[in-house]
Amino acid sequence: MSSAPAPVPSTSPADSDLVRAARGLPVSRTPVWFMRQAGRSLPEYRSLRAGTVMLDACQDPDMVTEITLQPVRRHGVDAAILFSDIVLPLVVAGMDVEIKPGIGPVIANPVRSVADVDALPPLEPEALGFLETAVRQLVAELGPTPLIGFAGAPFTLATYLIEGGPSKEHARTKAFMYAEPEAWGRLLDKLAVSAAIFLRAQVDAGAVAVQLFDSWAGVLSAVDYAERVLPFSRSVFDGLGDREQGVRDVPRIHFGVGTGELLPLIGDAGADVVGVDWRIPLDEAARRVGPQRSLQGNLDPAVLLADRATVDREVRRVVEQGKAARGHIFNLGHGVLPDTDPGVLTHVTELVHELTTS
Ligand SMILES: Cc1c2[nH]c(c1CCC(=O)O)Cc1[nH]c(c(CCC(=O)O)c1C)Cc1[nH]c(c(CCC(=O)O)c1C)Cc1[nH]c(c(C)c1CCC(=O)O)C2
Repeated sequence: MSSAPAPVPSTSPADSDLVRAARGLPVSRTPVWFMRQAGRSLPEYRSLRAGTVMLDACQDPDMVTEITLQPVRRHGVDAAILFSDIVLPLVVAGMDVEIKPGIGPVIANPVRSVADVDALPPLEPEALGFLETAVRQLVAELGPTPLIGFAGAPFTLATYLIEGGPSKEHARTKAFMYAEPEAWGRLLDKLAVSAAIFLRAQVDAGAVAVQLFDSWAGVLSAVDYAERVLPFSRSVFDGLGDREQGVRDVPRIHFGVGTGELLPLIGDAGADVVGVDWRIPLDEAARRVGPQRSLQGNLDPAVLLADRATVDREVRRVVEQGKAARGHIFNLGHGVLPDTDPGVLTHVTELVHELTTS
C-alpha cells in the first residue's frame, strides 16, 4: 500500500521482506512461504525420514536442520519454518504421544478429568537443548533467509489432549470447556506457559518471527473464543516476553482454519499478522482485521492439484486481494497437501515474486 520506493532485498533476516511485511513496512517483493512446506510433498524428505519416527526426527538437531532447509533450497521461499510439531512440548515434558502417519498425534492417556489436568507434567526449559542447537545451526546455514519459530496454541493442543487424537467436532473438548470451566482455565494456562517456553527457546536461539497455530479454533463461536480461549493465546504472546525482558522483538503470526468470524479476535490476541484460510478473500479479511495488522495467506491448498492456468489465476487473485492489507505474506490457507507436485510450489513462489517485484 505504501508508495515509498521498494527497498533492495536485505541481507539480515531481521530486516527481511518477511519481517518487513509482518510489520507493514515496504518490501522488495511479496514474501512467500508455505505451511507444511517441509514434509511428504518432497521426495528428499521422504528418503531422509525413512526409518525414523516423526517425533524422534523432531528431536535430532541435524535432521531438523536438513529437513527445514530442504524446501528453502528447492523452492526459493522467503522463510524457513522450523521442522517440529505442535505436540513436541508435550513429548519433551514426558507425555506418551505418538504421531500416526496419515492420522496425526495420538495421546496414550487423554485428559478426561480435573485430576488429569493437575497431573500434566510441566515443560522444563532446560530440556530444550536439542531445539536451541537446531535453531542455531539453521540460522548459520540460512544466511539472509529468516527462520520462523512456532508453537501450538492452547486450544488446539487441548483438543488433542482431551480427544486423545484428531477429531472433527471436538465435542469432548467443548463438553469439558463448558462443564469444568475452572479446570479448563488451568489446562489452557499450563499449555500457554509451555507454548511460551517453547517459543522463547526458538527466539533466543535466533528465530526472527513466530507463528502460533490455533488450527482448530474455528469450531468455536466468537463469544466462547473471546471468553474461554483468547486470554490464554494472549498469554502465550505475553509470556514470550519483550525487549524490556531481554527478548528480541519478533513479529507474531496467529493462524487458524475456518476463523472468518473470529478474525478480529485472532488479531486482538496479540498478533502482528493474522493468518487467513481460503474461505475469506483477503480484501474482506483486511476489512475485518483492520489497518493495524498484516495478513498471511490464503491460496486454497487444493488449487495446487489443479491445472496450471487455474493455479496462475488463483495466485493472481490472492496477490491482488492481498494489496488491501497493511502488509501481505503469501501462503496457503492451510498446509501443503501430501500429494502436491513440488514443482507447482516452486512455480507459485516464482510467480508471486514476478507479480510483485516493482
Ligand atoms: C494441527 C497441527 C499438527 N502439527 C502442526 C499443526 C498446526 C498446523 C496445521 O494446522 O496443520 C504443526 C506442524 N507440523 C509440522 C510442521 C513443520 C513445519 C512446516 O510447516 O513445514 C508444523 C508447523 C510437521 C509435521 N507434522 C506431521 C507431519 C507428517 C509426518 C510424516 O511425515 O510422517 C509433518 C511433516 C504430523 C502431524 N502433526 C499434526 C497433524 C495433524 C499431522 C499430520 C498427520 C498426517 O497426515 O500424517 C498436528
